[in-house]
Amino acid sequence: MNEHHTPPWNDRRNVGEYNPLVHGFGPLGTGLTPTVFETEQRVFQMTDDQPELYPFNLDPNSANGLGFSWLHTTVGTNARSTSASAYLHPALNSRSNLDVLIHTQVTKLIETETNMYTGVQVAQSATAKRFSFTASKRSYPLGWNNRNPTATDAVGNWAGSGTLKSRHFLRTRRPRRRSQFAGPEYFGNSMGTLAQYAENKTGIAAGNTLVNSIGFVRLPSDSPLPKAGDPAAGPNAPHFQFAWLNTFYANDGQTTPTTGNWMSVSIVLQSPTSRGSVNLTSSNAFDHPAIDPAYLQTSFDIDTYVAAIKTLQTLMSTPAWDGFLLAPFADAANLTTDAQIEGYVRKFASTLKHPTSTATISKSTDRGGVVGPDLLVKGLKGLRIVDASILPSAVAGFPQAEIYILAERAAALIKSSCLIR
Ligand SMILES: Cc1cc2nc3c(=O)[nH]c(=O)nc-3n(C[C@H](O)[C@H](O)[C@H](O)COP(=O)(O)OP(=O)(O)OC[C@H]3O[C@@H](n4cnc5c(N)ncnc54)[C@H](O)[C@@H]3O)c2cc1C
Repeated sequence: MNEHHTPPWNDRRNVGEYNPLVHGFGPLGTGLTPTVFETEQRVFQMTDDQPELYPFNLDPNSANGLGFSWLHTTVGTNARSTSASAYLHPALNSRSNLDVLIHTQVTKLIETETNMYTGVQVAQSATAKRFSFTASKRSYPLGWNNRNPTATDAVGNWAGSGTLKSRHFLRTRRPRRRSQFAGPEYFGNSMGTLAQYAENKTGIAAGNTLVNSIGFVRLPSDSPLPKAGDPAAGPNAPHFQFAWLNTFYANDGQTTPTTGNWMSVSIVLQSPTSRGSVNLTSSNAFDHPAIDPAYLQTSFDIDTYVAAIKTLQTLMSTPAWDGFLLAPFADAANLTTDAQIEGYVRKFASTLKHPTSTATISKSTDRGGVVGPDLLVKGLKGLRIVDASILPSAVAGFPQAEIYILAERAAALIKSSCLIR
């Protein structure tokens, strides 16, 4: 496992809020909130009141993703835990054969033998001088430099992402729609909060204050599914997600009110069937590709949103929320018919910034897909892809954990193929 559970700065006990058996001993710190808000209390009151309808799930990181849970985030005791803090900084401190070139982009992959790519050309801007790096040591099947890998390693870890491919499909990244309901404001004096954090790394800014409770939900069992079958990963995988936010979260085109107390609920599609595309706009690696996310192109995606909003309306009307909510905000107040809900979704849905699947992995024997199980680009030698683009489909949840595990696996494959000890 790539992470370990970390108690929050105030040592708030998390007993009964997560399952230690599904967490590990890896370098990333993950944890639960140091500060419990009334919003969370209401969510879990709801699971206590009506467990058949709204089941509590001790830990969605287990094999069962369904139900309502406390949200684990990649926050250590009092600060964000990242790939830089957990992996890169320790390696930079302890290894003499690792350098990172910042503000440096791969502009070309160099074919060193027929179908073998063990070199890269890099530059710091479109007009800057080009430099080339070639791996000086390689072992079957991968060209990789572990003796003097400085720049090659740094660049090699980045190379081969979708930006350099001519055309891939982009899975829709869970467009996000948020409903606003009036309720108490908890964030308080944000300058005071930030000053406290700057002073001694405590306070509500020393943890995840935005979202602490989350729900993963399936469509009703009699809902129509696409002809190709249920796009969810399995019977314990959700179709949509709710996350409760202790703030007003403005959608595109909305202005945050300057008075009042607010909470928001985000609804995230978890098994979208719309597919976008990425196309190169030129042969210059510094030109951005044309990305068409093609959100909400299928009736299944729209129908799932409509079902999710109706579920949310029912859920927020349960006794657990009595006395807490005054009214929905603006456009969210007039969502009665399916057509009104669809109009609202089309107006306000936006991205959660989880694009994946532009260069998907598949079996070695499959003609489709870009990389095989060894992460090597099919038909080529020396070129692996290690990023979210290889995921076969959008992740029902958040992609970060899967990408860390993918990177751990890639590191093991590369080490074993280079016989690094
Ligand atoms: C604002 C925001 C919030 C998010 N929040 C969450 C969250 O809470 N939880 C979660 O699970 N996920 C979250 N995500 C998604 C998550 O960050 C991504 O899914 C994840 O970072 C993808 O990892 P990756 O390694 O595939 O790509 P990246 O992390 O994007 O890494 C790709 C790297 O390759 C470099 N690169 C690209 N092309 C070249 C080139 N030609 N030469 C050299 N370098 C190159 C890029 O500069 C970049 O550093 C969020 C994303 C955003 C933008």
